Amino acid sequence: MPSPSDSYIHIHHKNTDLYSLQELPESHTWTNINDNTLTYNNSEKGSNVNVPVIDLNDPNASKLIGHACKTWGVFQVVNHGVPLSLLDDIELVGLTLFSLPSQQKLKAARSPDAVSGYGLARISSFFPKLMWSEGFTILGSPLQHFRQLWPHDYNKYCGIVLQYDETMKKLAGKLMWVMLDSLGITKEDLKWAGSNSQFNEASAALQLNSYPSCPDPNRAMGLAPHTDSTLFTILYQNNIEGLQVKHDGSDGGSGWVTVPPLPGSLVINVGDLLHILSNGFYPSVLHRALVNRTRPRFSVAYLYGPPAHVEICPHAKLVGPSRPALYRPVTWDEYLGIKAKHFNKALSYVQLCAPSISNVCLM
Ligand SMILES: O=C(O)CCC(=O)C(=O)O
Ligand SMILES: [Fe+2]
Repeated sequence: MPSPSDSYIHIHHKNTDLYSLQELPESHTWTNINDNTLTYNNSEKGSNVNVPVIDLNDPNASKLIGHACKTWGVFQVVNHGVPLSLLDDIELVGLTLFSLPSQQKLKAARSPDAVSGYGLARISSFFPKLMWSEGFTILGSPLQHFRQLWPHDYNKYCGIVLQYDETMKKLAGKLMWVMLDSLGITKEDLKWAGSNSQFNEASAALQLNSYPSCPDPNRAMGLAPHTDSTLFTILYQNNIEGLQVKHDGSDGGSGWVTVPPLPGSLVINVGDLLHILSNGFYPSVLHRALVNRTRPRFSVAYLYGPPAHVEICPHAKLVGPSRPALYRPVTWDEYLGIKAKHFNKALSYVQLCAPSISNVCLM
């Protein structure tokens, strides 16, 4: 992942211990959270409003994933090959970390201009209200921070994180090819997949998220609406619902749809860089996390991106006279800089043409 200086703006950590509050403070009170919520497990006039669940071993996986990326920008994957014990292990790291006393966690606080460490959601600076969550970002080795958190046990927790990272990297490489295949892009068509076409040089970060139970969940926001600045994200959520994606309904309106936790499944969501690479065919999905009154929620996002030197642009195979390139080339580093300034408008800052008027270039 990119250099620290281009990460999200750091804001001072307000040391609010969410675990001890009996009432929602004004600083954390949001309005209109429950507007536009569609229900899942519901089919309206034959059109299914469930986020697709795809078996990675299905012979049709590529086609199904392509359809899911085009219509939803998100899907859940089962039979992904990641051992359930590893998902349990990473959850244990997160739960152990977030249940440390505040002063201990603050020893590993994300410092100004850094990406790694403990703190508020990195998107907090774009919103007037604070979110009901805390996070821990890992870029590279967590050793330094883990030593501060656990002077004795850091090796054990480091080992789990490294193993999780390695396993996700393999799965991400596999998913990358399935997604590219679904776009008609073959190994010969992509220059930057590296030796054995395994995306060994790909960059990634891990984001651990904790959402304590909340005294007033209908007016609190776990993680505010955003798209990820990744190629795609692999998300493990514990068995507590909270993740929602914005989806266009059959009536032309759009609303929030819950992504129900399925034990052992992983959520894959399209990020802004795959949106660009696919020339807008696979839209990055707006998503958010809600909280609840009784059950603490935990998630871990594997944020997957291209090697640092690679410029992502609409692939030549997806560009033609009837659909010119919609975006200019951009590295992950540069894109994160744009996102840090313009947040959810970032894509429009690298846009060349408007998709709806595809022949009219704006720049
Ligand atoms: O906790 C979740 O379900 C979502 C987390 C997320 O969107 C992120 O870390 O970018
Ligand atoms: Fe996200």
